Amino acid sequence: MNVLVSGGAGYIGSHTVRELIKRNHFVVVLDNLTKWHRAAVQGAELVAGDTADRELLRGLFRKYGIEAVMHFAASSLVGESVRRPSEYYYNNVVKGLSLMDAMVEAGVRFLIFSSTAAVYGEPREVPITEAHPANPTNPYGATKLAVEGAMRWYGEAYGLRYASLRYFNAAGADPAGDIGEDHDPETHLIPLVLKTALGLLPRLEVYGTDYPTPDGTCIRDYIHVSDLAEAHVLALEALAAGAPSAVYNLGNGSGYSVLEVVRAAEEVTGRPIPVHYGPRRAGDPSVLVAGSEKIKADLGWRPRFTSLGDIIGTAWRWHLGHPGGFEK
Ligand SMILES: NC(=O)c1ccc[n+]([C@@H]2O[C@H](COP(=O)([O-])OP(=O)(O)OC[C@H]3O[C@@H](n4cnc5c(N)ncnc54)[C@H](O)[C@@H]3O)[C@@H](O)[C@H]2O)c1
Ligand SMILES: O=c1ccn([C@@H]2O[C@H](COP(=O)(O)OP(=O)(O)O[C@H]3O[C@H](CO)[C@H](O)[C@H](O)[C@H]3O)[C@@H](O)[C@H]2O)c(=O)[nH]1
Repeated sequence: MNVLVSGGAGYIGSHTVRELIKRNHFVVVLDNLTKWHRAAVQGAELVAGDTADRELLRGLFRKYGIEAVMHFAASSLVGESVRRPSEYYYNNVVKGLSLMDAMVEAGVRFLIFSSTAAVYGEPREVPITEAHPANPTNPYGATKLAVEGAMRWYGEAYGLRYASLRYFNAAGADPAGDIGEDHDPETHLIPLVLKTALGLLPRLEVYGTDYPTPDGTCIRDYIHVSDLAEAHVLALEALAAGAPSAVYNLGNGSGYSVLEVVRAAEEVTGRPIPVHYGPRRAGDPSVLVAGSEKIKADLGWRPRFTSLGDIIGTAWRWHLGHPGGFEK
């Protein structure tokens, strides 16, 4: 298929572009200048532009005969969203709707959307299945849930067909070691832990030690970015083959605390990782662990990287080879 990937120069988008190309899809990446890395995109057309640019989208849809959109472009930091909700509603909701309107106008029917575990908020039970009520504890999760709601009604009214993929914590890097996670500023746990192992940071700040978990630190479900990428391609191919619109969780089904991640990274790297215990970060739920049985049953998705050590190992390979990230 001819696929437009918004945010395809970012972390998860670039890994998914690689997977799409492996499966012989034609890819156009649309990414604005906020966080992108040109070097992360290989084998695809790369267009610098914003998802809100209707004229640009109209032209790209026509020029490349686009049949589907994978929409990664978003603002996606929990803590930042609490401080700057306006930016999150604007980039994620307003621009998301604008992109969907452009799709409807051009007759592009298939949308794969990057949703998040943050739509659930503080869980009532774990593992969290898709049937769990959505009650976000931060603006980031609320904006993703708002787009999910819109997709549903666009489906009813305009025939849009979609898969909304609620990822838990994306981690790791392509095993080849040439693309990986490079955010500026970096806020995600595993890259920060590994930067500490490299000596680029003096210590890891642990956000909160008084959560209702066995060691008091937050528990998350880490899923390898290449497994996420594969799920996107499966979801797209299923939609194109006639599958109904769906919402899927994507995680490994195992939770690890912040301190367990630190210990696993010490084992992988063979280096000490000093920590400092700090206060909680606003908006963080205590435990997020996925039940991903639905996507396994419907699409036959199986994660290849199920061990935290293996996931961290691929990230370590990327960080060792690119301590400064992508060439700027
Ligand atoms: N990283 C995670 O653990 C995680 C978990 C759940 C969901 N998600 C979602 O997955 C998606 C990708 O996350 P990521 O970690 O790869 O993020 P990222 O910041 O690495 O990539 C996002 C890309 O989108 C681009 N972008 C942002 N707004 C844009 C706009 N309006 N127009 C064009 N380009 C724009 C940025 O330049 C960047 O290259 C996001 O939607 C995020 O909310 C991420
Ligand atoms: O320096 C740090 C960084 C993180 N953490 C902790 O480590 C855990 C993981 O934090 P990340 O920032 O790596 O990831 P989040 O769980 O906040 O969020 C990620 O996963 C979410 C879904 O679970 C969202 O989708 C979001 O896009 C994505 O950034 C959290 O408990 C956080 O408090 C620390 O203790 N110290």
